[in-house]
Amino acid sequence: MADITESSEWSALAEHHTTLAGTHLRELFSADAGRAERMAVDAGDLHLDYSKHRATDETIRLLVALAGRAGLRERIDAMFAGEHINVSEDRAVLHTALRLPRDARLNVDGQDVVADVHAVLDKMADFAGRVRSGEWTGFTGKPIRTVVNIGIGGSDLGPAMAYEALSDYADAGITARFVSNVDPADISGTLRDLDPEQTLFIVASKTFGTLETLTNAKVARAWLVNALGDEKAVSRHFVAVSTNAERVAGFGIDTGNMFGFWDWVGGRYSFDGAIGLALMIAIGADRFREMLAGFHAIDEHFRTAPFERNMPVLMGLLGIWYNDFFGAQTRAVLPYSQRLARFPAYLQQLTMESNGKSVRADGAPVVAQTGEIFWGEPGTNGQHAFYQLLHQGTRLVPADFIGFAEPFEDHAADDAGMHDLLTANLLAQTSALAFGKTAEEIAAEGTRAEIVSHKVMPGNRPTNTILVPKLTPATLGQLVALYEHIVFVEGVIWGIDSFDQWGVELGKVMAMDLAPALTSPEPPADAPDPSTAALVRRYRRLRGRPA
Ligand SMILES: O=P(O)(O)OC[C@H]1O[C@](O)(CO)[C@@H](O)[C@@H]1O
Repeated sequence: MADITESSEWSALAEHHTTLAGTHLRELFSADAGRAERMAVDAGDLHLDYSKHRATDETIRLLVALAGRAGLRERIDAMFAGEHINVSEDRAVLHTALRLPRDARLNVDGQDVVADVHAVLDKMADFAGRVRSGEWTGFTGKPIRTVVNIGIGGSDLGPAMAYEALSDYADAGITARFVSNVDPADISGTLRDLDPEQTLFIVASKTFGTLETLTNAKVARAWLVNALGDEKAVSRHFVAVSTNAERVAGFGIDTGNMFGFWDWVGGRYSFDGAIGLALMIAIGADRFREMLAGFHAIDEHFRTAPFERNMPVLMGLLGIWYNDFFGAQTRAVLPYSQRLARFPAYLQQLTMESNGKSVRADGAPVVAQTGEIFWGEPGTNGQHAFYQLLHQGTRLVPADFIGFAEPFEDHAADDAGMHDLLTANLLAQTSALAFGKTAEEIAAEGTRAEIVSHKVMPGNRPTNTILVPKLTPATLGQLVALYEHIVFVEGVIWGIDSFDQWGVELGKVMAMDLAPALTSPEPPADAPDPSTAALVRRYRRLRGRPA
C-alpha cells in the first residue's frame, strides 16, 4: 500500500507550506478581516477559535483533502460500527459505545453491546448509591469515607484526572485516592492516615495481570487484614474492575463485586465505563451519566459534522500540519483550570500510547513523523515556568489553551474576580504568542537600544483556544471525547493502529527477569547487557548483597 506521503494531497500541502511558512500571523490577520469570526467552530458546549494558526482557508481545504485521501470518513464509520480496526489485536474499538444512550442499538460480533454497557452502568450505579448512602458498610459496620483506586495507566490516569477535575461535585463526603506506582512510597503515603474500617479499595485492571497493580493490591489487603484481624473483611473492602473474572476470583475478590468491561475498550479509553467507578462513587451516578452524555454529544458531532466544521477533525489535521510540515516536535496543552492539573498527564497516555508508532497498520514502516509529544501544566503556573521558551525560544510549540467562563467558586480580587484575572491571562498569552511585539514597538517605548533585541517577541506561534462555559461533568466528557477523536484522526492520516501498545511489553518482561538478579542470595550469572550487569552489581553492593 502506498504511503500517504506519496499522495498528491501530501505534495500539495508540502508546496503550500513553502509558500505559507514565511507569512506572519500579523499579515494573515491584516489581510483577512473576517478571519477571527470565520475560523471558529462549536461542538456541544465547546467553542474552538483556530484563527491563530499559521493556516488559511486553503490550508484547511488541502488538509481536508488529505483526510479524504486517507479514507477518514470510512475509518470513522468503521470504528463506530464495531469493525476490528485494531488490527494487531484483532479487536473492535468501541469506547464510543460506552456512552451510547440506553435506547441506542449496536450489535457487534453477535452481541448487544448497548445492553451490556447499561447492565454494567446500572450495577455500578446501584453499588455507588449504596456506598454513598452508607448502606454499604465496611466489615465493622461503619460507612465508607475513602475510596482507594489501585490501578495504573488507563486504570489510573483517567479516573484520577476526572476525579480531580470534578472534585467540586463530590457531594457524599467520600473522597478518592489513587495509587499506581510500584514505588512503595506511593501506597505508604496513601494508606498512612486512612482508617481501614472506612476504606474501600477498587482494584482496577483490565487484564488483572499488571505487576504494579497486583503488588499494591496485595500490600493493601495485608494492611487491611492486619488492622481488622480477619480475612473475611476483604469482601467488604475490596471490589474489582476488570475484563478477567478468573484472575479476579484468583486474587480472592468475590466476582459478585466485580464490574466488567470488554476487550473492545482500550485501557486509555476506559474511564467512562467501569474504570470510572471511584469517580461515580464520589460524584454520584446522575453526574456520571451527565458526563457520558457529554462524551456522546462530541461522538455524534465527530461522526456527522462535515470535516470543515468538525472540531476533532480540524484539530487533528492542524496537529498533522505542524508535526509533519513545520517539523514541530511537541504540543503543549495548557488548561486554565487548576482542576485540570492532571489533564496533560492523562493526555500523554491517550495520545502517545496510541500514536507513538513507527510501523503502519499493514506492518510497513511509517514515512512521516508520528506521535505528537504532549505536555503541559495549568495556566497561570506554566507562565512562570516554561512560557519563556514558548514566546522566545527557537522551537515551534503549537499549544492548546483551554479556558472556562464560569468558575465553580470565585474570590474578589481588586476590580476583577480571580477568575477574570485567570481568563485575562489566557487571552493575553494567546494574543502575545500570535502577534508578538516588534523591535520598532519596543524601541518606541524608550527601551535602551542594546536590549531591544532581547525584548523582541517574535509572535507567529500558533494556538487553539477552546472556550467552555463551565467545567462540569458534561463538559469534561466533551473535552475528553474531543481529544480521543483527535488521536483517531491523526492515526488514520499516518495509517497506524492507534489502539495497540506493543511497545510497553518488552520492558515489563525484562523487569520480571531482572528482579531475581537484584534479590538472589548469590550474584547473578548474567544480565541483558554489560551496562545493566554493572548497574546490577552496583545496586547489589548498595543494598549490602554479594555482587
Ligand atoms: O488495566 P491494566 O490491564 O492493569 O493495564 C494498565 C495499563 O498498562 C498498559 O497496558 C501499558 O503498560 C496500558 O495500556 C494500560 O492502561
